Amino acid sequence: MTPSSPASFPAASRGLFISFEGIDGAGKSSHIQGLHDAFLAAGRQVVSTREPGGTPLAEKLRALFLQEPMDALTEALLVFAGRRDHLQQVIEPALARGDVVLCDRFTDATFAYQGAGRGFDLQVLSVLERMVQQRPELGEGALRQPDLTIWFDLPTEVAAERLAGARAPDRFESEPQQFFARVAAGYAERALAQPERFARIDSHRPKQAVWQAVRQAVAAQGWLPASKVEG
Ligand SMILES: Nc1ncnc2c1ncn2[C@@H]1O[C@H](COP(=O)(O)OP(=O)(O)O)[C@@H](O)[C@H]1O
Ligand SMILES: Cc1cn([C@H]2C[C@H](O)[C@@H](COP(=O)(O)OP(=O)(O)O)O2)c(=O)[nH]c1=O
Repeated sequence: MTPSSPASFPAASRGLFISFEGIDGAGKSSHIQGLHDAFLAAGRQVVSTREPGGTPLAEKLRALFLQEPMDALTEALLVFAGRRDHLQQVIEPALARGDVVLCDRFTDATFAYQGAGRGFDLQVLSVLERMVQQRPELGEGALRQPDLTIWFDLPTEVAAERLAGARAPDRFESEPQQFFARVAAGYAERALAQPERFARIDSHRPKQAVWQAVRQAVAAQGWLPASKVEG
C-alpha cells in the first residue's frame, strides 16, 4: 500500500475543527464540499456546518441576524448565542467522537464583521468569546478554537464582481466595498495575531488553483494525503 492511498491514511482519530473565512464572495463555499469528500475518502467521519447557524435554534437566529436591522452589540450577542448552542449541540459532540468538523465561518468572522467592519469594541467581543468558548477540559483558561482556519483572501472588488447578480444580497452583502475593506483588514489582523492557526489562500485565481491550495493547506497538517489532487 502506498503512503498516499486513502486506506493507509487513518490520520489519527482525534477530532479536527476546521473553519473557513473570508469576505462575502471570496469563494469559500465552493471548496467546503470538496474537503468534506476528501476527508470521507480518507476514512473520516465528517460534519459540515455553518455559522451563523448549525442547530435549529441557531438557524432561527441566523434568519434574524441576516435580515433584521439591529445595532452591532445586538449582532454580536445573537451570533454568540447561536455559537454557544452550536458548540454545545453539534461541534463539541462531533469532536468528542473524533469527527472532522468543517465550519463555514466561526468567531474570526465576528471579529472581522462586527469588530473591524462595524467598529464594535474588540474587548467586548473577546469577553464574549471567552464566555462562549471556554473549555476547562482543554486546560486552564483554554478556549475552543479551530485547529485550522482556511482564510480565503482576495481584493474586495473581485469579490464584489463575483457576487454581482449571483444571489439576492443579505444585510451584509449589501454593504459598500469600504465595509468589506475593513472586514478584510480585520481578518488580516486576526491572522497576524494567531499565525499558527491560519492558512491564507490567495483566492484571486481560478477555482482549481484555489482548490489545490486548500487541499495543500490541509495536507501540510498531515490530515490528508499530500499527493493526490482531487476536486
Ligand atoms: N476562483 C473563482 N473564480 C471565479 N469565480 C469564483 C471562484 N470561486 C468562486 N467563484 C464564484 O463566486 C461566487 C461566490 O462564491 P461562493 O463560494 O458562494 O463565495 P462565499 O461562500 O465565499 O461567499 C459564486 O458565484 C462562485 O461560483
Ligand atoms: C459568523 C458570522 C457571520 N457574519 C456575516 C458574514 C456573512 O455576510 C453573513 C453570512 O455568512 P455566510 O454564511 O458566508 O453567507 P452566505 O450563505 O450568503 O455565503 O454573516 C457576521 O457578520 N458575523 C459572524 O460572526
